[in-house]
Amino acid sequence: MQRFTLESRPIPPGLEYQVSDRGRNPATIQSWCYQCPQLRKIRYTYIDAGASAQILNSVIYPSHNYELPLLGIDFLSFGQVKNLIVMDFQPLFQDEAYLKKYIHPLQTLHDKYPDLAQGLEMKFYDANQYFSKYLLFAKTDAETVKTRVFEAFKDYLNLYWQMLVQAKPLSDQSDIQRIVKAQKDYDQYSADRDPASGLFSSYFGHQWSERFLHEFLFEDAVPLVANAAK
Ligand SMILES: C=CC1=C(C)/C(=C/c2[nH]c(/C=C3N=C(/C=C4\NC(=O)C(C)=C4C=C)C(C)=C\3CCC(=O)O)c(CCC(=O)O)c2C)NC1=O
Repeated sequence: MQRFTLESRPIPPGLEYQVSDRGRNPATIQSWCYQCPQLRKIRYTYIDAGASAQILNSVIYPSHNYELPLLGIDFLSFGQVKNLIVMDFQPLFQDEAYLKKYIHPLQTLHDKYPDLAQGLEMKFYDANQYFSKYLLFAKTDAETVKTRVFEAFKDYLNLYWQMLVQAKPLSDQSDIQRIVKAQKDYDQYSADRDPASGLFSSYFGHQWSERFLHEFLFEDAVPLVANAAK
């Protein structure tokens, strides 16, 4: 808010807030979404299911005239014991030149948080697509969450702002179209593999979950059923 001229970006009716009483504890899911000239979609979702689950999920999409990675955040805590921390500059491309420019600057930060960079194996996603080798990915204890995660979050966010300030906007239409497609591909990939859809469904029902996934979280993805029908 201090750094950018943010305005609200609309969230489709019924998706910004939902309450569930299906689980062991009542659960709420709430989302916020903003935009500014440099960042076309800044979204945050908070799931509060009391002691059962505390989740913060966020993605920042740069405007299409910036080739910058997306900033992806997924902090999950289940039953106060299983704490999963994921934070990354999510690359749109994997070629050497791109990685050198946008991912290599992360290395110092990554090396500063060895306790959060555990090199865990991914089950849902392909670690070589839309993730960088300097992601923070850890299963950790509550103490580390309190003492280390907020520091790491601030560091990653600050570097992201710095990178954005230094970035040169694209002006060539074909370069911009390449970013449009890459961000859309990211939405498709993420919607197809989202590990949270089961969790959303169990709390808020299948129909609501599908809407949330395709009309808010990854709105530029085409639902699998629509793809299959083609
Ligand atoms: C509100 C939306 C939303 C929620 C609540 C969500 C939750 C979510 N993310 C998960 C894993 C994960 N989540 C991520 C990473 C990300 N995930 C992201 O949405 C982003 C932006 C990143 C990037 C940093 C990774 C890497 C895993 C582990 C998945 C794997 O093992 O393949 C899991 C599985 C946890 C488990 O192993 O039991 C859930 C339930 N994902 C969502 O999209």
